[in-house]
Amino acid sequence: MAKQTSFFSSISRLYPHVRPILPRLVMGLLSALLASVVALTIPQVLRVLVNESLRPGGSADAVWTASLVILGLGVTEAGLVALRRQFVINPATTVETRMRVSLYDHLQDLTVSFHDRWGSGQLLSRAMTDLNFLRRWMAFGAIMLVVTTLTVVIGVVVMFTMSWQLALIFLAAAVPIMVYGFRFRTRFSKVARRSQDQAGDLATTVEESVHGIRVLKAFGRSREALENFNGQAEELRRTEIVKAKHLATFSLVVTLLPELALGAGLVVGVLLASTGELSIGALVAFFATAAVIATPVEFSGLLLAMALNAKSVLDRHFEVMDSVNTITSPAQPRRPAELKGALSFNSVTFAYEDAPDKPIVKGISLAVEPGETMALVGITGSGKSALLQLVPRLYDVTEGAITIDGVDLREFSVEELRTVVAVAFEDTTLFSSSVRENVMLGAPAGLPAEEREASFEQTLDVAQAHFAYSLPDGPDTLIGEEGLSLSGGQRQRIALARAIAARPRVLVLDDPLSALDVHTEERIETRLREVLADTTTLIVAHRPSTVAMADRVALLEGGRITAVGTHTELLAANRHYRHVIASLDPEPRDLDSDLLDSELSGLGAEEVSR
Ligand SMILES: Nc1ncnc2c1ncn2[C@@H]1O[C@H](COP(=O)(O)OP(=O)(O)OP(=O)(O)O)[C@@H](O)[C@H]1O
Repeated sequence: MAKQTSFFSSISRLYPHVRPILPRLVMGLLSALLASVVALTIPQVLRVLVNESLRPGGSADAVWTASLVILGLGVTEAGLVALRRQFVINPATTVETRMRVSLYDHLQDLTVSFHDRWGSGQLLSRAMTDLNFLRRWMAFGAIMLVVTTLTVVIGVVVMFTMSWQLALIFLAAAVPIMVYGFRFRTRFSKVARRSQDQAGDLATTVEESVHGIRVLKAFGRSREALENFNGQAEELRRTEIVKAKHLATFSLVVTLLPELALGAGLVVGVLLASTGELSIGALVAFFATAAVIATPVEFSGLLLAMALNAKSVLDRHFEVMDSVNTITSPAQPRRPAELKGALSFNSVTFAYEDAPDKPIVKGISLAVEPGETMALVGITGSGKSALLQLVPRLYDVTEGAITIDGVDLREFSVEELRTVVAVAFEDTTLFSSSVRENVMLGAPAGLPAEEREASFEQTLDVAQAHFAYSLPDGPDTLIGEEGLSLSGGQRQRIALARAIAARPRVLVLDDPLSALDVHTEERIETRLREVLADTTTLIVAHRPSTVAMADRVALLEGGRITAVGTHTELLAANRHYRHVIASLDPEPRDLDSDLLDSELSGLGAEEVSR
């Protein structure tokens, strides 16, 4: 998954995001740089102060002046550090938010195939922890890395002007630091990336177990889930320790070598001072300068580690941002002269990206007339859902074409296609908002309020979702994360209502009534026929009652359509069809809908909401 890129090519990709705030970042950098220059000036004043106080007959005024200048410089340095923070914090937060929004936007845009491949925790950690770290790096790490490097360079030059012999000793200590720094960079980059990926996997596990908490509890698997989580958390802990060890060793090297140089320098410095080659003031100033640059050198390990972390954060970010959405609108979208809803599959073959050699749908040709209800029947795994998902272009066909009123789906603008086609799946997803907002999610925009309300009421009626009025706040009741407080049958009816409210020309229903009892299903189908008389409907059916209500039925076997006809015709003529129908579920799978509807009216608000 991870592509190798150089440090600078990764970091340079931040530039378009940083460009708008560049002036403030530069101001922040200048403030920090100025603070360092001020810090480096202090030893020079110190030199005057020492030399003047040691000089026989030296003036007390000069000593006082030098002391006051040192105090003033100290205050200025503190002020400049505060100014740096002032300049960078706000813009860095802006960049973080913008990058987060563009990531979210891109995730919405990316194909279902992409989301099939990526764990939700990996995306979550990229959107949250990674970008949070990047902000801290922009506001502090990056600036301080530049300032530190410049401070050290300027400091070494100043040291050379004072005593080239002593400066050489310090420069000699820099060579092993640089060599070790190079090795540190390679090792730390790898482990930093590993820890970020492991944190993403851990987030996926948390997300999955919170999502599947009922299953885990019901099957008594909480302990196994905990052990699995513990294993992953332990793995991350080990990686973090490896990371910390690398950093600790590097920090030791960058602290120890300058200290050794300092000791050696002190001996040589005292010798030089005793021979009169170096004044005492210059000696003091030299070591004060060495002390000023010692702090940035000690921090260089941490700053380098932050930079390497930032690099892998950016690599991870752009892995997602570089993934292209292959399901896009053409440059010149087409639409049918008149939208009737004739749906036609022409030699359609489809294979998932991760199994390109194993087509799930094979050479299917099928024409569904405008307003017709076509049921898809087949044993489990025969490709019914796969076929349906091609209609709203959740996936694109691998070969052949699907048309609506003669226009290839790929010629429509994607936005328009998804107003023409609406879907409801067996596995419903509801959002954390009110029933009303969930239902009206796909409704045509710009409807006048009254018409919108009428459409909402009619939709609830068609989907037999009257229970919404009995909820504590009626249809404005918040239905919680993924509507968990609703029963399976209720959730399905909300999802069906959402598809109907979109007023589509083509309605694609992937067994959305499976959790309902036969009577409710029958009522829904009757109402659907009345209200959506002109709507072409393609429905996966798992019950004879659903099949019987369709105008025609297409039989799928191993990804191919082997027969098309009315239910009666196929029953009479096709053995496999009889076999499939006999194996379909004749009984309601879940009687909760009727029971709950009647119970709800008599229940209090608390019982309903949980
Ligand atoms: N993302 C995927 N990558 C590869 N294969 C997949 C993917 N999703 C589904 N499949 C496979 O595609 C095949 C057809 O699945 P599909 O859900 O279309 O069958 P179905 O007829 O709707 O079954 P059911 O009646 O049980 O819902 C199955 O073998 C399934 O394992």
